Amino acid sequence: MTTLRITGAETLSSGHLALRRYTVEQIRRDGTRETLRREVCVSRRSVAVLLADPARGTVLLVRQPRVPALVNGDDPLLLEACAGNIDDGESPEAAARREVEEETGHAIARLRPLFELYPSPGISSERLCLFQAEIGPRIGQGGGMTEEGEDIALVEMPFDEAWAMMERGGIVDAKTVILLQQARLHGLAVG
Ligand SMILES: Nc1nc2c(ncn2[C@@H]2O[C@H](COP(=O)(O)OP(=O)(O)O[C@H]3O[C@H](CO)[C@@H](O)[C@H](O)[C@@H]3O)[C@@H](O)[C@H]2O)c(=O)[nH]1
Ligand SMILES: [Mg+2]
Repeated sequence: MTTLRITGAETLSSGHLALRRYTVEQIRRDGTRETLRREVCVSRRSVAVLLADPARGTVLLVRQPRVPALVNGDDPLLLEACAGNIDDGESPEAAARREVEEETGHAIARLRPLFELYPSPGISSERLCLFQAEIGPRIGQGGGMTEEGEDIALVEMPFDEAWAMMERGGIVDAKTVILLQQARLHGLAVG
């Protein structure tokens, strides 16, 4: 079996994101040793939440501008499930409730943890905790943190419409596609 051991690290950039270059000793399956250098975007854990209203058969998504899509020459306004980074000392469940309130203005009535994923394991250490939630009462304004430049619009639509949009390529955010597929398999209601 291949084994890896980190033997060194240097920080290349440490702004909003940290980019580090690691030196890694690899022992290959055939027993030979080699030294690798790998740049890694060192990320916090994060959460993503599919918010649904099972009685109405709808999902509540957020539409927000994403600069990486713009860099590719794509439409930067992506339709996504609510998501964000977990703060230091915060539980994934608390982060899910905080992000949903910040971005949509809603409380969560019921929350179900699904599973964790590495969304981009070749380049980022981010671990993403996925949740499905039933939407609760409106308790705030939503729209994201204005001081962080967030400008988030809420989009509620029937689940079937979101599904059809995804199949046409109109929902291109990976975590959102995975969450819609889970909801298709197991339904919109939470436990
Ligand atoms: N990328 C980036 N974002 C920045 C920067 N400076 C400020 N921000 C802002 O920091 C905020 C972070 O908001 P969150 O809600 O915590 O995260 P997110 O941007 O929604 O990202 C979530 O989804 C991503 C994948 O879709 C995840 O990769 C990410 O970890 C997180 O889960 C965003 O408004 C973003 O615009 C910067 O230099 N780079
Ligand atoms: Mg967010």
